[in-house]
Amino acid sequence: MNTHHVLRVDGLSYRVGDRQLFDNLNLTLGSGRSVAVLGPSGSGKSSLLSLALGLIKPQSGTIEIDGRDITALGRRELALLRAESVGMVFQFAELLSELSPAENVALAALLAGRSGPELDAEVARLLDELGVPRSASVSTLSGGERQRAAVARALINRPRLLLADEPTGSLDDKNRDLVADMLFELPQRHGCGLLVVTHDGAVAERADHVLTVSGRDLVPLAGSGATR
Ligand SMILES: Nc1ncnc2c1ncn2[C@@H]1O[C@H](COP(=O)(O)OP(=O)(O)OP(=O)(O)O)[C@@H](O)[C@H]1O
Repeated sequence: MNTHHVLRVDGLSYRVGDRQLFDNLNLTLGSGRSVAVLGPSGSGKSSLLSLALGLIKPQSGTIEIDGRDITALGRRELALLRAESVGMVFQFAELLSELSPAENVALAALLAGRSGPELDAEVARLLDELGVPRSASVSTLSGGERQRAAVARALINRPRLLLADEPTGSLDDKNRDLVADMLFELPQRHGCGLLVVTHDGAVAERADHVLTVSGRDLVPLAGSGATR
């Protein structure tokens, strides 16, 4: 099947200080598909996400999001592409505690220039779908509910690409499983591509493809049957 690539990394080399983190790395991710990148602390997983967000620039190679090479974009174009096409979930939900879950989600849409009753309805639908109380104070939410609210915030602008950095890292095993199950259903349900970086093999194994950071490259996890 010739799926459209929402993320395509070609010949990426990235060096920080005197450390070469990646050398000629290649990665593709289609819409409706998921990839997990598994690696120990310090292997470069967060750097890979920062590269995909355009927050840092590689020394060479290209990073295409929805067909556009972000290494060639200026700051404003990049910010626009990020707002329109990329959703991000962090390890610690990073919600604004003064706002309700609904307000946290709506804020992401407001920043992308959207507003009005249709937005309110979409926020409510998304929070209901993900099982998050809409108007409770964020400070009263459980860890799992917070992460689900953070996922709703990442999805509200209907991103082509969803990135997640240790999205279950702050949860106990039960909530880890609930949030991971929900996360890996999203590519099919919402038609986006999902890239998760994690050190947790039990989370990574839910992905269509599991890659590990090996040396300066990504390789399919031995025994996972995954291919690039
Ligand atoms: N700006 C920087 N300056 C110097 N070293 C850096 C910088 N950014 C990252 N590094 C180094 O690059 C390596 C990879 O860091 P990165 O945060 O990407 O790893 P990680 O796999 O996400 O680790 P963790 O799971 O602990 O978050 C680490 O050794 C880190 O110290």
